[in-house]
Amino acid sequence: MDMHSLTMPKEPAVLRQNILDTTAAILACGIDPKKCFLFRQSLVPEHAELAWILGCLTNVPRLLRLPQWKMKRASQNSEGTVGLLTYPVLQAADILLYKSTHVPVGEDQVLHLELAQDIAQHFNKKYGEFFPVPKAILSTTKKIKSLRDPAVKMSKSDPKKLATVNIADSPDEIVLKFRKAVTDFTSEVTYDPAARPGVSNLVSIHAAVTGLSIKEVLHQAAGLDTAHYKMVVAESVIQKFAPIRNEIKKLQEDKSHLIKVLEDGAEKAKELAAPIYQEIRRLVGFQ
Ligand SMILES: Nc1ncnc2c1ncn2[C@@H]1O[C@H](COP(=O)(O)OC(=O)[C@@H](N)Cc2c[nH]c3ccccc23)[C@@H](O)[C@H]1O
Repeated sequence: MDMHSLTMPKEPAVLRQNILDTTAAILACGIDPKKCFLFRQSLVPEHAELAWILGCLTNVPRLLRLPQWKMKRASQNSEGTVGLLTYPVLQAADILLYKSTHVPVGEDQVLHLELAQDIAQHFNKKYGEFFPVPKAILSTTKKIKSLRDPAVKMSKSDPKKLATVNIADSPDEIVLKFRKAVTDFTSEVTYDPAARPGVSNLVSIHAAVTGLSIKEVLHQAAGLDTAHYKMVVAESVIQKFAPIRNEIKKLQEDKSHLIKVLEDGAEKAKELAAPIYQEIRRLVGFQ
């Protein structure tokens, strides 16, 4: 999502490198470009073109109410750019351009998905039934919390260095982040997200990386105090990420392979998007 990424200011060289690193990370996690289309948003210009059409169906107050606008605008310490405000409309275009029916997202994206649903319905009402109304698919790990403040989500853009575990972090960094994770004054390990958000977040992460249920994980944690349990969770995260981290390093060495994956993906995405976008052009009266 390189176009979305531009809403937070970046040096061109940094963006260029981020694109390759993200591609390497996605591939290393097991996304198989033979089974899916992995591509760069800006290589399929229909995303931006559809976003314009959808933006003409979206009320400004609806966008001003979205929490992401309020939060990111505040963190940018500025009045906020047009790109940041209309970011969710571009996201709706990403979804609707392929007539998507289901979108796997975390809980933080549910409001953005509701906007995409409203836009699809608005379009259908104005121009005739065309877009399916997309549904969110939430995983069991729908909201991992910050390790520094379990009241907020873990986020890649969090300025607090110890709040977020990155997939390419070294084992030492992972241990440090979990050791410093904010919990509470009860030493027993229990799962109660409302009353004990910090320790419950550790339990969720443990379950996510081991593939065990919350009940199984709690069984394993029986008798441990939170300080020891933090190290158990850190170890399970290290185990899960180690092969991914190695694969990322390997993939990063072959820049031309990464570029080729993205270009091939864009070709396939364009084939899928072009006829749908042509039909949209006809429906709105461009043709
Ligand atoms: N702490 C967390 N716990 C659980 N899930 C989380 C957590 N943080 C992030 N996620 C989910 O990860 C995906 C990518 O997050 P992004 O913030 O990059 O996600 C974003 O910034 C989007 N605007 C990217 C995007 C662009 N176009 C789209 C079209 C459909 C879906 C998504 C997009 C998301 O599913 C997000 O919900």
